Amino acid sequence: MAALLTVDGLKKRFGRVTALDGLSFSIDRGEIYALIGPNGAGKTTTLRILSTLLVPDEGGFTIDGIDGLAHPDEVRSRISYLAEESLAYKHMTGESYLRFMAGLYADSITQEEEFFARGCELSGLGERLKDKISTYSKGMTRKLLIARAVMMTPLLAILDEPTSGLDVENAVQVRTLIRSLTEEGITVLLSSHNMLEVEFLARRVGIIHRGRLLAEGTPQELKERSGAENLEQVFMEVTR
Ligand SMILES: Nc1ncnc2c1ncn2[C@@H]1O[C@H](COP(=O)(O)OP(=O)(O)OP(=O)(O)O)[C@@H](O)[C@H]1O
Repeated sequence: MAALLTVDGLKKRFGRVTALDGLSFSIDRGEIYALIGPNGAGKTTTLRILSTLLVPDEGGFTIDGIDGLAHPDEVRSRISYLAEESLAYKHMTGESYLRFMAGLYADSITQEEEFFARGCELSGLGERLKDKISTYSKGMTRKLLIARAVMMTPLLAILDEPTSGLDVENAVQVRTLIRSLTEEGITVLLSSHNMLEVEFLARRVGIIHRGRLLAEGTPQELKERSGAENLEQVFMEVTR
């Protein structure tokens, strides 16, 4: 299977802090790949670079064969990014927000309608879409933002901690939605601190620590390799 994303030797420093120290990995088409690692490991920095929001000091990446540093616009049209602390336009209704975003990404009125209809359905918010986002719970806002991120069926959805801060019911709904994306040919790169979630969602996992990839494999392979019962144990051992 040809890789959709290849990441090659990314390095990034912020002043004296080395956030990424030669990070390389690749993601196959159609898979869900989870980046896990302790706080400050470099996950968000990686996702921001791949989303073309940040430029690395060294290294590079390709998405769908396109050089992300040389052609950021072409990469942008193939991806969507859900930031960890995304705040939607709170004064808008959910509906007007999705319509506004659909308009930004669509090439025609017909496509705008398609994106909008899909966004409304994916959000699962029903009649509440007519209410202002400022009245939404954290879970509702998150679902709206994820629907916005995937309504245009990107080749790659980059989701930074998609279920962080959600209660069990909302988290389950969001995970089910993420899993269904691969059936539509969307490849997913996500970061998470929830090992149960990672085992449920990810075909492969990359463990990152101090800006380097320390281990990679399917959850099963990682557990077998370190003789661990679960990913949490693998994580503790690898990052010790
Ligand atoms: N804009 C910035 N300015 C200065 N330092 C930064 C900046 N962004 C990230 N860093 C530093 O780079 C390192 C990696 O941060 P990053 O946010 O990528 O980690 P993370 O793995 O996403 O962490 P968390 O799990 O806590 O979200 C940290 O030491 C962080 O403080």
